[in-house]
Amino acid sequence: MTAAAPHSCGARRMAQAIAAHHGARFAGFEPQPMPQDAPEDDVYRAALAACSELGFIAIDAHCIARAWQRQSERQGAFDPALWPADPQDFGLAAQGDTPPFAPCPERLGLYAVLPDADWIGRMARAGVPTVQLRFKSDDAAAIAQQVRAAVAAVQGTGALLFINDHWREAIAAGAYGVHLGQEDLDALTTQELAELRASGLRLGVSTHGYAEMLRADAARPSYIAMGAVFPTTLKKMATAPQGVARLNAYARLMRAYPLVAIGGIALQQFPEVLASGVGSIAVVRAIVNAPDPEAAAHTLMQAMERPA
Ligand SMILES: Cc1ncc(COP(=O)(O)OP(=O)(O)O)c(N)n1
Ligand SMILES: Cc1ncsc1CCOP(=O)(O)O
Ligand SMILES: [Mg+2]
Repeated sequence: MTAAAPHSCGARRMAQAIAAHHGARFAGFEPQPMPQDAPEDDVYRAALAACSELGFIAIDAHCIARAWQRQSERQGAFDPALWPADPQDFGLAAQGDTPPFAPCPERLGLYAVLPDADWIGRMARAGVPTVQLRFKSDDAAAIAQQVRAAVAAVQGTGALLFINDHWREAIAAGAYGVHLGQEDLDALTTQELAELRASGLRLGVSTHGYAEMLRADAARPSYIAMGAVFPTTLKKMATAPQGVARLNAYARLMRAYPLVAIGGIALQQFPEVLASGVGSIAVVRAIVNAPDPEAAAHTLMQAMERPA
């Protein structure tokens, strides 16, 4: 251990034990500085130091450290081999009176994220089970028109249509659901979130690590998206590609939700991504940039069905 200072001698040994058990699996990330604001608890400080060294950003390292402390208290002993994955140790599934969003299928299958309503129609007719309109524009009239056209385009196809960002237009047009990022969620007032929930539309939420998964859980969404798993050129990401080892850990923790993996996923990566236990893989370029998008969608749908 180099970057982090776990405080006491006991905490230092515990941090080394965590790194010895999990260092190889989570290798490849830039070590992060040890956060200064750690409570005086040996397990917490050891896990915080080890996770910082393993490259988890401070807010995520704190989540894991807190969970490791709770796990140790619950079990009556510190176990460096046991990476926390019990929802109760993270304070999940304890949302009191918050009602859940309407449910969606556990396995959303191939999930095509598409730039306009024409693409939505094409992929829905090609049999893609889940599609998202990700129409980026400041033109309110164009947005409303695209959302309405996308809803019309999936009629009779069986495809489930999520609308990215534009939740009011999605409600007005009668879409199946809405996909929101963390910033989109933060921008909603409590009343607006309640209005969206009461509409009966499903809600999917983007997450990029532990802290964001806990934030998403507080809204009790219909599904949770996790990424970017691999590097993507489509969107500037605030966090490093998470890789499949972290995806595995995230999927274990969030197993109560339908899960979607996204970011830089092409046909070759489908087996290792599916092995994490997610029920859906979302792609943009693997379809939109393919020479024959319908054929690409069919190949990807077949890959979704193959046992990992
Ligand atoms: C399935 C799925 N996952 C993640 C995203 C990203 O959403 P968001 O964080 O809101 O970013 P933008 O797509 O709005 O740029 C997504 N669209 N779909
Ligand atoms: C919208 C989005 N959110 C996280 S990664 C991403 C883009 C995924 O695109 P691609 O599948 O082409 O990498
Ligand atoms: Mg968004």
